[in-house]
Amino acid sequence: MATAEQAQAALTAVKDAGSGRNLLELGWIQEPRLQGQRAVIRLALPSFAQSQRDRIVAEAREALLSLEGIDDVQIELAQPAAAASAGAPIGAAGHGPGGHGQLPERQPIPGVRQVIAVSSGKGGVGKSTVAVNLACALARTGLRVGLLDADIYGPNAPTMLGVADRTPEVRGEGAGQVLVPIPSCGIAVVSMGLLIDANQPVIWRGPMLNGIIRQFLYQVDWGERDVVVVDLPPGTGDAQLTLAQAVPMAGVIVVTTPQEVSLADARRGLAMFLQMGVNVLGVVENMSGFIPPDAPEKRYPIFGSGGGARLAEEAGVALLAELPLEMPVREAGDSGRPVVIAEPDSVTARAFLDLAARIATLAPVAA
Ligand SMILES: Nc1ncnc2c1ncn2[C@@H]1O[C@H](COP(=O)(O)OP(=O)(O)OP(=O)(O)O)[C@@H](O)[C@H]1O
Repeated sequence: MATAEQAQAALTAVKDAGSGRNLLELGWIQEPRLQGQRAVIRLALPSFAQSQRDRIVAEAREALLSLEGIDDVQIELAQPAAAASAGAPIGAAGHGPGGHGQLPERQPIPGVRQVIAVSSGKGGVGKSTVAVNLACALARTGLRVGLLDADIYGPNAPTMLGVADRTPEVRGEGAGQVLVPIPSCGIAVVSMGLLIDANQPVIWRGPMLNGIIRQFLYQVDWGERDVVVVDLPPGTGDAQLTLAQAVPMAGVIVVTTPQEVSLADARRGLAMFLQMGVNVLGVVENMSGFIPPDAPEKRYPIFGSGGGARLAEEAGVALLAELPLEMPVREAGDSGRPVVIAEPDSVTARAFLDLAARIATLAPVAA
């Protein structure tokens, strides 16, 4: 006779088509109960995943019927909701703040008008560089900007903004405690890099990471912000899911280099956001062409060319910018003064300012 553990193990084969993650882990299937020869599960799919319902029901049924001694499967369907249960612990869908079987709505951050996330499929393509410079460029247009560095595994924003040695103040008592962002280059910054020893590797389990990101969203004294830019870790993991499920966003920017390996991963990330009902503002191609310092009129397409445009066209989204590979960008990043501040007349800084103007139109933050 099958046990509840075996039923749970069988259900791990049922996956979300977008993220590839299993539904127990996502909290979309509640832990199965076995009642004699019958297995009972509760399915709580967020509205963006309703199109997968028939397949999921069929696969869950098949997985459970394959167990010894089970000849009946009962699947209870919870009411669809606008967003999935971001705050619920793994495997506890249906018990979030929305009540039994109800998944909570995405919660805006008090005082914050817009949230824009910067993502990439692959690491090292310049996602943090784009997030930091975009935030500074938006601030230069007069907006009140926050930067949430949610790249928990490799938080680079504090170094790029010259605040790596600062420790944020904590205000308030008990459950009302809030973290006070560090000001730098005209923006308010929060990062795991400000809370941990930079030399310690960070090994987070999914549920912990979920909680940390939610704390960064809601337990930070953001004050009044026209926009908070979120620097996500690369890939399609817990941080992306948590953010997409927790907070309403103006949209996501997908950063890629023109290289095929970077594009393939970016394509996956982009598809995941679209499938989750998150608006994709467009693609930023970084490292488009190398500008040699001794021949600034030249461009060398070290990583190929045209990849960002292809990706944008395939997905039906805008190509927002093509940023060159330029020494001042790397130097500025290492020195703690982003290129839009340190070298505002450089080709890349001007491209960032154009990008910020474009983003301000696409996501009208000053509305
Ligand atoms: N356009 C550019 N020109 C020159 N150097 C760049 C450019 N974009 C990024 N870099 C440099 O490349 C390195 C990686 O950039 P960055 O940290 O922004 O990438 P990432 O995608 O955020 O990486 P991770 O996956 O670690 O989060 C940094 O040293 C940065 O200064």
